[in-house]
Amino acid sequence: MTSREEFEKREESFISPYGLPSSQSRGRVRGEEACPIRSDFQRDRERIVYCNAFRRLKHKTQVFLSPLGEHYRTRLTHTLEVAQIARAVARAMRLNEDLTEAIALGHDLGHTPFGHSGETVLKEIYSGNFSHPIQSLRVIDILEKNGAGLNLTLEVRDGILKHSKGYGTIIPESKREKACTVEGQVVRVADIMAYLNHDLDDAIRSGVICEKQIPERCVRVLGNTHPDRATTMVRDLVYASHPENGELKLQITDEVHRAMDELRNFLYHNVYRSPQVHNEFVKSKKILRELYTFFLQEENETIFSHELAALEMPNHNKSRSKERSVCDFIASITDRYALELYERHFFPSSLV
Ligand SMILES: Nc1nc2c(ncn2[C@H]2C[C@H](O)[C@@H](COP(=O)(O)OP(=O)(O)OP(=O)(O)O)O2)c(=O)[nH]1
Repeated sequence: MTSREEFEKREESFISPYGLPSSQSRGRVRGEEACPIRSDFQRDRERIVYCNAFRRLKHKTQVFLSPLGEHYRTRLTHTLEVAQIARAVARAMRLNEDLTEAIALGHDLGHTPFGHSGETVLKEIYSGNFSHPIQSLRVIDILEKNGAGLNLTLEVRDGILKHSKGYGTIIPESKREKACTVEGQVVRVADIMAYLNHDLDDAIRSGVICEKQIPERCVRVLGNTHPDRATTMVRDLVYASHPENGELKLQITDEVHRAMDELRNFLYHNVYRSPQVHNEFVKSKKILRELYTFFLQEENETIFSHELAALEMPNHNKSRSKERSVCDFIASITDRYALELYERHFFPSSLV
């Protein structure tokens, strides 16, 4: 018996009936020989951590543009905080921690530079559909490894695709919106728990809001500090979730749900749409629009091919239009790379 098979046996005896042991994965799109040491979900987690798009998250904005200060979250630290919360929940509920962690680490791989402004630009300018969860899937299926993709398991791909809720329900009812594993559903909730907490923290740090402005209900129900709030949310999810009709139904109590909704509303109105955050986003949208148009132009084809090669990304071909390729490229670059490209191609004299 291999060491992986021994591990899988242990997992089967340990994981709750609602979790997914690695041995029951539906597998990969392209079949592969099993590893003698690691389970499929452990391999997926490692493929994500070693991929180029994961490393680029360190220079992508979450909410506050990264050059502003040393301690603001980036997409990478947001991802790590989501993974931390999701793993804690998975452990407490005896779910598959490796699967949960792989989904959490991969969920934002498709995020654009400059936070939501990048996504807004691509939604406006690209003639197809753009959304970051679908882009995360493109990264792992197509764009990584120069077009070969990472060939991840179906459950990890599904969890990544279904993580996003925007302004929608925290815990969805419809099957269409729900991840097919409880582990995937946990990541969706851990994501909002992470960002409500860290965006509040960063917003206070930046001076965009002060503690006194936090709605009274949020302080009373969730707590007064970052660790208190995180603990309340995680504990509430773990204890309120329960089996129903043979499935584990994730749940948050009404009181905590209302407080989380109120906190999200508060952040949207007082932070994400504040002039300080919004004005920076207006500038970054202009940069991305101009880069998009520049790379689409026929006369810049050679430059574009070089840029794709530098990023180890596939070029356009019969099945992928030039526009699709430019959209993938703009979505992939980091904030600082976008600024550098802009300077290089629009203000070359300033570099001399
Ligand atoms: N500046 C700014 N930030 C936003 C806006 N909408 C959302 N955010 C920030 C708040 C959170 O840090 C993060 C959450 O993004 P979404 O609302 O798209 O949620 P989603 O469930 O897709 O989470 P994800 O971005 O994938 O972690 O993005 C916006 O309109 N402006």
